Amino acid sequence: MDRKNFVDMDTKKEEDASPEEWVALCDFTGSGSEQLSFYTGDRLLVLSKSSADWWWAELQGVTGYAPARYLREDTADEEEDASIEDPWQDEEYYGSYGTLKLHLEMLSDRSRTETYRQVIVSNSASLRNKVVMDLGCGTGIISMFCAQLAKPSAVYAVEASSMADYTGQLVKHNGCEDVVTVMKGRAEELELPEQVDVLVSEWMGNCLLFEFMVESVLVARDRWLKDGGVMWPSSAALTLVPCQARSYYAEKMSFWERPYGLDFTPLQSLAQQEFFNKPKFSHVIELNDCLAAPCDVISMDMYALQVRDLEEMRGEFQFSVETSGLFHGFTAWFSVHFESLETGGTTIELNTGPNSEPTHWKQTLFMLDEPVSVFSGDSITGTIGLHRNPIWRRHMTVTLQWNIRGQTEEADSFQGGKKSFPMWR
Ligand SMILES: NC(=[NH2+])NCCC[C@H]1O[C@@H](n2cnc3c(N)ncnc32)[C@H](O)[C@@H]1O
Repeated sequence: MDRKNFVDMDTKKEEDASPEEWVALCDFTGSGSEQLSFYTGDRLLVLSKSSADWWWAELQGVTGYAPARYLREDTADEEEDASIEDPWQDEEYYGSYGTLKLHLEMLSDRSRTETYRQVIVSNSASLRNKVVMDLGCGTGIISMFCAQLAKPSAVYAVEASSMADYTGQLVKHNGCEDVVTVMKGRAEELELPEQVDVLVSEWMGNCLLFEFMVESVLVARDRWLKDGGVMWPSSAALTLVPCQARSYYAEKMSFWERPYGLDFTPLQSLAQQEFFNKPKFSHVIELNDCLAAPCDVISMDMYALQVRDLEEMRGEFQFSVETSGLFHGFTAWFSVHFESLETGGTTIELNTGPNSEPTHWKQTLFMLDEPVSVFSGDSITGTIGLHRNPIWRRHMTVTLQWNIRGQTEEADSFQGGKKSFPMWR
């Protein structure tokens, strides 16, 4: 009798379970031959739910892995099903900002908070009698800086979460109520009493755009900012660098080589999917992990940027490898700039990169499936694409495409790759 060396009831259930039909929530472009590509509305036959994130499925005769988060069950009543999803996940989003955890993290970030204070101080004279909107004011810290360090005629502190109830108390408790008016609600829906001279907001998410709060800032700009009014931040940039990540690779991948004297390498493909197929937020890159000089790959002018531009942001890069080493992946971070209210005044920068004071955003690491040895003089060229999720409006997928050209090799021989990283759906 061929004794099976295990009886896995799940697999048994799976073998018994008949394939189920699932519907694609939005387009997906698979990377590599193992992943399916499909369009919104495609009906996939799910053959096995091999892991939480990736299912083995069939579409028009082709089989491959599909990301489970892009699929929904094919329910009979799709209208009812469609109404269930809250594409902005506002309940969860504003719920999280109704508690102190995130506000404590942001207020504890001295680099972030002091930069906004410095912007107010260095523009205090020009802020006299100006009207300010603080979009997403949270605890109201920026609004109270305005009231305490300058003399604006009015500050409208807009906050959609229940934190707004406390913000009103904080404003009164700090003697700012004659200047600062707290308005509870989403900026897209509120009626301000007047147009504003300055729209200030701290909207930046991981990898600059995650959460897509920037959309709210652009909508408010178009509706409430006077002609000639000032946006703070005035511009933003996403910076990228090819890097080593030896300790992260050792922790998540090499670990399986010899744990307690056993060989667990069959788990390494699972480890690659589970740990390297999504970006690593809150990564701290050491300067000597950078394999080349970082470069800005995407720039945003907050006066010209349109909401429709947020669907697809693209950038190109050309790195010249300065130090030989292992190319484990790319690290990204952002910087934002605050122009002076006075013509010719100094621009202030908040930079979240490894050359600046640490911030709570830290950096974002994108791991390749496998590291590649690179040598001083090699070039790494390619593109980065930020594709906003058409269904989950606070999410995006970052797609990196790269070619490595050795200095010594013939022109036509190069190593390249392409990989997509969902954040998070
Ligand atoms: N830098 C970030 N990633 N997040 C920090 C700012 C987020 C704050 O803005 C609030 N907020 C976000 N979007 C909005 C909006 N459209 N209207 C009002 N408040 C908002 C949110 O509730 C939170 O208190």
